[in-house]
Amino acid sequence: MSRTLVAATAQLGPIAREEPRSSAVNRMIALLEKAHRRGAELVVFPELALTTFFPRWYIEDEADLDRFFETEMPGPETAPLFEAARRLGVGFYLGYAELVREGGVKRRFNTSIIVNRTGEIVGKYRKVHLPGHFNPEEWRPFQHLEKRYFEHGDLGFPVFDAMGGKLGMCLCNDRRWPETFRVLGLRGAELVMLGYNTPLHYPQAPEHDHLQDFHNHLSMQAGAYANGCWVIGTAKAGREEGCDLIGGSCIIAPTGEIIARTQGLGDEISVAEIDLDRCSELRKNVFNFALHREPGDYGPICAGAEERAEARARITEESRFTARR
Ligand SMILES: NC(=O)N[C@@H](C(=O)O)c1ccc(O)cc1
Repeated sequence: MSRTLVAATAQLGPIAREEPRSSAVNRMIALLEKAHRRGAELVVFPELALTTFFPRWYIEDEADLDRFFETEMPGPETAPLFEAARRLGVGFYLGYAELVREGGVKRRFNTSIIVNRTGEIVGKYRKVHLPGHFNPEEWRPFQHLEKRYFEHGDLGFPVFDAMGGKLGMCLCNDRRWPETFRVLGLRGAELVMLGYNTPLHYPQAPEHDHLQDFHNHLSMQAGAYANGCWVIGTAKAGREEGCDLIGGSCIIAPTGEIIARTQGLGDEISVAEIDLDRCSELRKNVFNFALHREPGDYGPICAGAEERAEARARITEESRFTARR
């Protein structure tokens, strides 16, 4: 059986705060159709692809916040995307805000899924590295309240057998952490898909603003190379509600080379054929984990997990949006 797959990164331009789901979904279906015409079997959409990047605002009213979340997937507004995928026989990765009710508790996650060619959800991931801050900070030109609105993902970094290969996922800030790719690599991921919303302006260190595109590609290319896997990273790009988001969506080979990328900051696809067997060029040689990896010397990497969990529990306790009701 062939181990090649034609894949597309499907970048979205800005989504307005009041833009309905149906509009975002229609834009994604148009990209799916375009990618299909170019032979794509798998399409990667951005993080929080159905709405504007709402963590940029401090939203006090819980009903206002809830509007950005999906309580079912697919729901009535997202079903057309699943139907299009089934009709075209194209699988996809999608990022969205997930709201689940568990025993009277509302839980919110920054989530992504893999949907196969027959429109079934075959994998789910919940964002582990949540950037930003918990309380609103007035000095910022825009907020980044992911720590407030989302719980730490509770699914770890799973790898799924889908589309003829081993597929892993992560979301935005996760890509900056080598541990993300390493855990997926250790589990045998051959392709890691991720979506991102990355502001051009970094308020804590504005002297890094000109490095945002560089750091984006640096992280993903290093992750691909050091783990011998393909990476597809997809932006929500452009000026969204006055906040500039970087583009640079791309497909990266296990050698770390970018082999396809978008050029602008709007809705755009870029397509490439990816041969999953190329992972062995790295994994059987320089990054043959069984032969060359030295986990006995990596102890500090995993130390501190309990303290971190306690600190996180304290913060979750403070959150009015995840409080028991
Ligand atoms: N959606 C995200 O995870 N975005 C983060 C990232 O790109 O790493 C990010 C970038 C800049 C910030 O000031 C805060 C967070």
